[in-house]
Amino acid sequence: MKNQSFIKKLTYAVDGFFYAVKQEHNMRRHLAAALLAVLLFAWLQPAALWWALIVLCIALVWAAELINSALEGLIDHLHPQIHPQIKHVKDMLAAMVLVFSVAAVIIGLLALYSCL
Ligand SMILES: Nc1ncnc2c1ncn2[C@@H]1O[C@H](COP(=O)(O)OP(=O)(O)OP(=O)(O)O)[C@@H](O)[C@H]1O
Repeated sequence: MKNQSFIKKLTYAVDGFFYAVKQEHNMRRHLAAALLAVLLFAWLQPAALWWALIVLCIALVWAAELINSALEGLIDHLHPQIHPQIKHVKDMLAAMVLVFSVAAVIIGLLALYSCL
């Protein structure tokens, strides 16, 4: 599986993204929220720096959700039983997504304020 072409590796990454969108309803929620934000800011036309921050926020929330989904999937595969430590690990993964989402909402509101 080593030394495969860049195109092949890109295909794996795109497959991973669409698998997460298909399997995870939270990923679809983040996708819908990002689409709404892009449409709103395309209409409001904030400065280029705000666009950079908005794109960064969208990428960070998606990346956090992908990490969360990948690790949850791995954990459930390796240890399907209920365990208090797994609860803590999954809760911390959920907290990671929450931290990025709250930051994204705050930056979105500031970008909105900058357009007024
Ligand atoms: N094996 C387990 N042992 C203990 N607690 C668990 C276990 N699996 C899940 N939990 C608890 O349930 C919560 C939700 O876990 P789940 O795997 O359903 O994640 P989710 O991403 O919220 O689910 P979904 O994406 O299906 O809505 C976790 O944050 C954790 O508190």
